[in-house]
Amino acid sequence: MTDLSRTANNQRTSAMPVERYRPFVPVDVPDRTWPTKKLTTAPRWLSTDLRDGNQALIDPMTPVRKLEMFELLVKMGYKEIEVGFPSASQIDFDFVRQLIEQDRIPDDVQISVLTQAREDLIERTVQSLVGADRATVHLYNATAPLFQRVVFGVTPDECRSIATRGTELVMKYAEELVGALVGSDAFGYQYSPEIFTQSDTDFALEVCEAVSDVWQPEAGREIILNLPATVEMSTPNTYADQIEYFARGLTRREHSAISLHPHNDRGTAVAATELGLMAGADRVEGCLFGHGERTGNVCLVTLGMNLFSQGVDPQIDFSDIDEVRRTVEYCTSLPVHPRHPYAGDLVYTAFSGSHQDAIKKGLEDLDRRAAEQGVPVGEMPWEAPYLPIDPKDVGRSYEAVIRVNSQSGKGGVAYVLKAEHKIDLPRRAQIEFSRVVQQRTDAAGGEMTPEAIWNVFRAEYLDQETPLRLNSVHTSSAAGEKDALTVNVYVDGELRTLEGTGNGPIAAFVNAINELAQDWDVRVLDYAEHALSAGGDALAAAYVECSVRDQIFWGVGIDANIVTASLKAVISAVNRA
Ligand SMILES: CC(=O)SCCNC(=O)CCNC(=O)[C@H](O)C(C)(C)COP(=O)(O)OP(=O)(O)OC[C@H]1O[C@@H](n2cnc3c(N)ncnc32)[C@H](O)[C@@H]1OP(=O)(O)O
Ligand SMILES: CC(C)C(=O)C(=O)O
Ligand SMILES: [Mg+2]
Repeated sequence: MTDLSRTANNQRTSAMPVERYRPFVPVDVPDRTWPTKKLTTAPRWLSTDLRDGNQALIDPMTPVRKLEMFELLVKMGYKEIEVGFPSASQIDFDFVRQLIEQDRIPDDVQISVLTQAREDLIERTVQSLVGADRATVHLYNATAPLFQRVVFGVTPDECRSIATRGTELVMKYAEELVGALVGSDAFGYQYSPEIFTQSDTDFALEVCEAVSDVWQPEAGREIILNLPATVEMSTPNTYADQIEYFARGLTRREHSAISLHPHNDRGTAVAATELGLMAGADRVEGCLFGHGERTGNVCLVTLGMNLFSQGVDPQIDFSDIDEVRRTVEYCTSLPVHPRHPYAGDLVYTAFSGSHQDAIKKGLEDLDRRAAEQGVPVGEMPWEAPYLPIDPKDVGRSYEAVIRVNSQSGKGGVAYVLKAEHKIDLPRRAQIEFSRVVQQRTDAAGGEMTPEAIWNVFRAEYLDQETPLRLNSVHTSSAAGEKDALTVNVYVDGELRTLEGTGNGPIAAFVNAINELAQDWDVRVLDYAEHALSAGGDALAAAYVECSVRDQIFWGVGIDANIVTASLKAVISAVNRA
């Protein structure tokens, strides 16, 4: 029998106080339908970078930075933008006023503002919207038992009343202060049972129904019911179950937008959002690069790009992702992680040899198939090993895709030479040169830049001048005869004239060299050449695999004349030997 004991779990019980924690109890939805649903269209997006994102910054954004963030969001295509918590501070209030008074809100963009369900705050919040062409007021109160008991000291009935009374007050102050907007979609209303994930789902639904009873949604007067994972509590499927359960129980569904507002406490906000959308939600709130309270709001960049990578238009423009990243880093004073999906510095970069090899082959395959089909490579359906999207589609270039360090192999080194210098090394030459590079990276550690790789390549193959350096070449051949060759070569610095004949100029040259020094015993094993550039003054590269004193060496020659390039390649191999 097979002895499994060596593969069994031999981990030890940790010393952590695990007994202090209890598993999350999910809502029971045995006939859930979301697992088989597919995401085929973009949801409505709301960016809360200027509110949830901003309230969680070490240094909240200055008005100048807020404006820059707002303009970025508009440019990217967000049509719903939560611009602040106007009752929280004069800065937030003034920013909303600035947007309105300076007419900075495009006609198709709906700003929204958040408030607690407190009368003075509601009045101030609606006050901030005077003069707006369209806007949404977003009211919240926590519905979780812990918050009812500890934070508010209320019963469930009183908790529901906070929400309904708050809604009435929003309507009252809206009538009084921005009456012209009321009664149309220009004045939107959003309610959030904060801490939805820790609330009893039936109770959250009951409060939302009571709020809807007050607001009376109908055609042209929707209500947004936003169901926040204020704190992410469990695996993403439990959030999806809560959303499906809520959506099934909701009356007036056709006039209600179900919105998700996931935070990332367990690191699964993106997954929870995607499953929540499959479970029937219409709308998503989040922040660029996952800024926001504690571990952040769900990342809108990842969500949008995940759709894009499946052939679903996110309806948001990520085509210059570095510009988006730079602006957000400037506005928030927080760096984006180098491994952030889609936008991190390193996410389209392969260091390891087998990845580089596969990517190089994949890109060459795409180029070849595009040429065969006569279409630009940018129009080919994307398919490349290890790269879920084409970096060029988000404004990244291939130059940075493959970077070389001690983990790299021949594919990466060859890719850099080809991409940067059009040197297309034959396979065995790639193996030889990558060993040379590996010796350097092993010795020096760290990354080897394309410039450093080129310098090593030059020193190894192109710049060695002893014992041989080519000075001039003269060949002659007549039909049916062997090639005759006369070359002037510096041999250890002394100019000599060598003569040889053979089947072709390379063979003639090798014969001449073997005359010069018989113990070198030079033999040519393989040969390849290609043009390096087009046009009259084009350069050619020649690669020669030689046996010299029974050891194998590759040589490389570059010249405008292909015969001269080949002879230089032979000399390169001999000099390396
Ligand atoms: C999950 C979220 O992200 S929710 C959004 C959170 N964002 C923010 O809070 C940022 C902006 N907020 C602020 O700057 C401040 O809270 C202010 C200026 C709005 C209000 O400040 P203060 O009046 O000092 O009150 P404070 O913030 O301490 O609020 C606590 C009080 O509000 C009550 N409260 C809290 N949330 C709500 C709510 N949603 N609805 C009604 N009352 C609420 C609390 O029960 C507490 O009441 P108590 O003083 O009677 O015990
Ligand atoms: C105000 C609400 C929507 C919120 O930010 C949260 O619950 O996380
Ligand atoms: Mg939040």
